[in-house]
Amino acid sequence: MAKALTVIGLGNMGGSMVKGLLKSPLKDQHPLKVFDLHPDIKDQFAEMETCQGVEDLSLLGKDGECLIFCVKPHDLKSLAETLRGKIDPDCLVLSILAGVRIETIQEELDFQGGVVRAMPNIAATIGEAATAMCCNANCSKDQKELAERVFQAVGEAYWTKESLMDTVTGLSGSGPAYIYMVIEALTDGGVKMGLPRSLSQNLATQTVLGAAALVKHTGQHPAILKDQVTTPAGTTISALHELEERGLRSMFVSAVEKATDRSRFLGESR
Ligand SMILES: NC(=O)C1=CN([C@@H]2O[C@H](COP(=O)(O)OP(=O)(O)OC[C@H]3O[C@@H](n4cnc5c(N)ncnc54)[C@H](OP(=O)(O)O)[C@@H]3O)[C@@H](O)[C@H]2O)C=CC1
Ligand SMILES: O=C(O)[C@@H]1CCC=N1
Repeated sequence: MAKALTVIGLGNMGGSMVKGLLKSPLKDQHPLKVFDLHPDIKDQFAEMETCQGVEDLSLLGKDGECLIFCVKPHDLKSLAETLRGKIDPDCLVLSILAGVRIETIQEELDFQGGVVRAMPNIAATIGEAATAMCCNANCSKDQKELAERVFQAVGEAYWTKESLMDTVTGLSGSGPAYIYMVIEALTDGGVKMGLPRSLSQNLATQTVLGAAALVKHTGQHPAILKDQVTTPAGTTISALHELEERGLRSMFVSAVEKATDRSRFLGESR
């Protein structure tokens, strides 16, 4: 029998993972189960109709299933209390909790089986997440493959070492929020200069999407693509001068640094 995937915590990110998984072929290969402290939350998502709602957490962790932890970092303790010592060693625990180290998860659960720590992002909802993951030495080849398939079902997934996971969190885990601010600000700029808001937002959104797609499609350094937009004595260079003067690059570098530090703090303050 195919191993069940059970998403625990159906908030912003757990909900995003479930929606993304339900749109992927994985939903036909593995039973998808869900659990949240608020069982009603499942009913708010029409697309979760086909998922089995779990009523008793302590019955989980059997038959080699994969438990996907999507609760807030400070809720791990209470979740782990219920599951402590009850997860069969052939199960896979997959955690997306910011900052929380594999060692902590093992200790809290008293679990010596396979653990994968992953950091996806909210674009999992539409299969466009960027995920990095790492695992403990107890993870089997099959379990690593399963984790890969879960995150590839909701976007792109890369293996890395655990020491880089806080930085991944600061870059791509939190990153969608930075880009939403950029889209919102560009839209406001258009509105300030006279565009109707809906047209301005559509143009701003497609500009971000198109620019990102071009970097990905060509594989070129963004600076080369930037130079292609920048006509001598044209409009773009005037804007770039303003952005440089106001420290845009430095702001983004610092944003990633601050979020990385915060992720480290979340891991240490347990
Ligand atoms: N939001 C994002 O974009 C991303 C978040 N993450 C990580 O995902 C995790 C969840 O974040 P997010 O979705 O934003 O948080 P949310 O608060 O939106 O969702 C967490 C959900 O889990 C519920 N919950 C709390 N304790 C338990 C429990 N013991 N058993 C089952 N459900 C429980 C919460 O209920 P209640 O509201 O009552 O607490 C809530 O419904 C975090 O650890 C975060 O670091 C990772 C990548 C991106
Ligand atoms: O803000 C947070 O802590 C979570 C982790 C990455 C994105 N959201």
